[in-house]
Amino acid sequence: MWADAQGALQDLLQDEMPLSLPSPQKDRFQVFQTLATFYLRYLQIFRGLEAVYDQIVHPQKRRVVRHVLEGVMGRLVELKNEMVELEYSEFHYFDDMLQDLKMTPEDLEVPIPRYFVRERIKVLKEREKILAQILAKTGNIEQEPVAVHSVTVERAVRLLQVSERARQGRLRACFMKEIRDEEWKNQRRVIKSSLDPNLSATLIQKIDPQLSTPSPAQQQAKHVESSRHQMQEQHEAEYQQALITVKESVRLMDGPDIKEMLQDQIRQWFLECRDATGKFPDFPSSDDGGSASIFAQKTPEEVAAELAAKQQEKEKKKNSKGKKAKNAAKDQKKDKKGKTKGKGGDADTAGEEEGWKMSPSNFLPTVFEGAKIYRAAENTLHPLTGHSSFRVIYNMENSLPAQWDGERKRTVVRCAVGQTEEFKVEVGLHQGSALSPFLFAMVIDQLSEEVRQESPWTMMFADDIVICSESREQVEENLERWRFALERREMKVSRSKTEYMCVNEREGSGTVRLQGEEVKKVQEFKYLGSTVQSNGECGKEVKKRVQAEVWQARDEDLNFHQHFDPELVREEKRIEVEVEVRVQVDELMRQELKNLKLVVDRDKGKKKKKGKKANKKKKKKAKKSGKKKKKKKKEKDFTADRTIESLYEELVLEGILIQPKTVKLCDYLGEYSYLGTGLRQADIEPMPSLSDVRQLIALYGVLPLGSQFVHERGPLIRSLLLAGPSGVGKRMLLHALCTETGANLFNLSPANLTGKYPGRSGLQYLLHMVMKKKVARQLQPSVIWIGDAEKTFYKKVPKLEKELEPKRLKKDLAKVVKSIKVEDRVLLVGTSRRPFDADLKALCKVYKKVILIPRPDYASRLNLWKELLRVRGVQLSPSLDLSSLAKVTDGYTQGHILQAVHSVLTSQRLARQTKKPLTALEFIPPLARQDPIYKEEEEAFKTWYSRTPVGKRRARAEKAFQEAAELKKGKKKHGKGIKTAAETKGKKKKK
Ligand SMILES: Nc1ncnc2c1ncn2[C@@H]1O[C@H](COP(=O)(O)OP(=O)(O)OP(=O)(O)O)[C@@H](O)[C@H]1O
Repeated sequence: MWADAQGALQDLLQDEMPLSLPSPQKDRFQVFQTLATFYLRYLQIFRGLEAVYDQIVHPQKRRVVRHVLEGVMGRLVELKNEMVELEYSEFHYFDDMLQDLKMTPEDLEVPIPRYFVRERIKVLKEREKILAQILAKTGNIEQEPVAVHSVTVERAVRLLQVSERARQGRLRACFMKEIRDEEWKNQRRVIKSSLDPNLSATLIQKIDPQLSTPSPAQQQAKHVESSRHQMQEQHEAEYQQALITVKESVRLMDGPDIKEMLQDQIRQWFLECRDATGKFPDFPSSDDGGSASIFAQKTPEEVAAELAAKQQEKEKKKNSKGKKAKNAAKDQKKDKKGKTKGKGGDADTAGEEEGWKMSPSNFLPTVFEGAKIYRAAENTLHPLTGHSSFRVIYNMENSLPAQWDGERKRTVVRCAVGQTEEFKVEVGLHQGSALSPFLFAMVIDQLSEEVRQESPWTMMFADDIVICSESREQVEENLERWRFALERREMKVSRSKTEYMCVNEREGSGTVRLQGEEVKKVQEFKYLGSTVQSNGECGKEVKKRVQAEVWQARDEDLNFHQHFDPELVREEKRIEVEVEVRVQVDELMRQELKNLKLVVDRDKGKKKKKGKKANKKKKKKAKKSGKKKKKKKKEKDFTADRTIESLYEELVLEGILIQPKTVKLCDYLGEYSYLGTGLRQADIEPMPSLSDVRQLIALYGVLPLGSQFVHERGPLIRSLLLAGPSGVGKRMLLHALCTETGANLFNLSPANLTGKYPGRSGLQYLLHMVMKKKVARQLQPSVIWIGDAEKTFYKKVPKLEKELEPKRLKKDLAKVVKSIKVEDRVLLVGTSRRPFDADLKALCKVYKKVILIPRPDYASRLNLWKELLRVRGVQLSPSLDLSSLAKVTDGYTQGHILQAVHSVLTSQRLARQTKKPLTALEFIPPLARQDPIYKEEEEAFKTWYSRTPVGKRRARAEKAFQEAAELKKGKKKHGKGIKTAAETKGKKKKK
């Protein structure tokens, strides 16, 4: 699955990042097709990787998968955003494309990574427990906020009478039930006293089969799943432990060698620079990366050239500072002009050339890197051996030693060999090959006597570097010679259990074969699929690459249980240690350079003054920024002396922080609409389906709230407004959002705030507690819910509600939303049944994204009926005509249907269904007692939505397209404007 997903990703990346820059697209339909295809392909990859991440137990592999997974998630959100910007609509329809890609509507579902909750399960459970404890202490059981409606006195009296009669009825029913239970017990007592096996069997058979436990297969699957998760945890713990111990051991064993090597390298650089330029170089400051930055540069001349260039630049900057201010002012003016020109409603004219271009992505680099980490060269597995026994990084400053001049060339060969001695290494060498002595010595050293005896000594495969061999005798002979040679040259061979590092100036000539091809002189060569330029990079880059590109074709014969790979940990830790050591070495070498300069160049170091100046500047800057900070810090911290726990408790007690109901997003039933594209082609804006709504919640809510990475880099969504008639599941979606991400739920609905935290200061205090720095942020992710969102922005507050102060939050809400930063996984969710009662401008200022939730269509209703009845244990039979039920409930919402189901399916009715099957007719009376959504209300929603900023933009764009189309018709065939999607499609159809 991993390989498949990565393969698909690889293909997709090739299309996403073509070698040549694509020219701007002019056909909107084409653009949408491209985006949608990418979106769908990413979606499939996402699904695959999510499953892989759940299944794999290898801790390092999991990290690689997670990396790509997050990148893919982010890219998905990004692409959705692109489509929204292009089409001016939150909803997109892919039905025609699904066919082309051989996908089903189910494939459109946005998967929700299980790790969002699973990896935080302990914290969440703990929090749940605390919440329950706090509530238990006060006996404050979670209360649904009561919607306040005004009623007449007569109606109120009637309501009271009805509920009183209902109470009496319930009591009576209880009483009757007790009597019946008693009778039943008596009967059983009689049966028990005469235990007849036949009777017992009949009794057992009578038990409702639907109450049976999960099937053995299901139980087994559950068991496997839980043991897998256990293993994941265990391996992760081992890995975490290894990160500490291995680093310690690397520091102890290799630290001194690394130090020496670095010192040698740097010293060499001093000398080279002096040879080339006549004086010692300046040591790069630690801000510039210290000595690590040296080795990115190539020759001393280049260093000098670069330094000179820098100097020049500095001078230029100084000169141009004065001019800059003027230029900036000019630029601004230009920008403004440009903007006003482009305001014709066409967002596609970004850049000089007309047309659409993909906006730069924040996630593609991550995805790309992830794909690279996974991928390895096709030839990593050697065709002869079928496995790669060990890896070699081979690095030269200039070239591989075809013609080796023997001077100032440095070879760093590192060879990591498998831990155990059971590995098969087929060793061989080519006389005179520069690699051989190193590798040979290492390999031989590593092999046990036994293996040595058995080894065929014919060839050596070091990943894709193949060195040809000779006879065994020759190998033995050469080995002795090289051993001697190594000793004689006082070669440094630092070794630990599994790694070797040889550093030496050496000479040699020979043939190196890369992937079977004879290469005489190699300037660059392929290493594990990527080109390594032999320019002396021996720092992070190369090592990273080794760690990186090792997954695709890894030989894991010896790792059946999928424990972590210590080799990779070593690689990683070695780099860390090297960085640490480098800091120390730099200090030493700085001193050494100073001394050298003193002695050789007689330089007394004029730099000090510069340093002082720089310091002064820094101090000044610090002072300035300090002042600024102080100014900003004026805001009061109302709760400085309180702990998060106590704030949490207070919020729970006040009913602000509530326990979300456990519902999953997939429980929000709703079918896909197959007509979307067709309707749009006919210029009719289709009503979105419930499945579209579900996807939007996943994309806008769940993914960014669940993943910090996606939230930080993706399009920032701070607030969502779910608008729709009563009962379409707005609150359900809200709870699902919290369940899927393990988010805290804060209820700041006007009804819930009534009488709490009175006055302006009270409100400030509350918002401070919830938002500014406090609970919602520190215990993120968090969802801040504002039910009846329209009330905050009432155009006119109804008389009866005046006391409830529904507009209390109005002033602060915009500030609250603004204060949500990219790093805060906090989302403001408003739900509204009557958004048209609000001042549209103010409402849309706070809620930037509006999701209009429609009433369910036929397919969704049919599905809803089926599921609701099935879950409650109804035996579906032909007498229960669900199709008719779905048909007649057109206009009813899920809430209505649920209500009807509740009132019909009493426990008695369910018990009697075997004798008297349920019929569709029984559901009609409770439905008839409820008011469906009338056309006027639906129209009101539509009209309201068309007045929101997105709606307006869409209308404007459509008008522009129509005008353009008409113009084109007028100009006949020669027009070159942007085609509408409908137009192009229409043409295609005609063809
Ligand atoms: N798509 C759905 N699938 C299954 N159940 C649903 C669906 N939509 C709503 N429900 C159920 O219908 C009931 C009403 O939904 P909910 O309270 O979320 O609606 P609402 O839009 O918030 O209503 P209101 O505006 O009146 O508060 C809930 O019990 C919910 O579980």
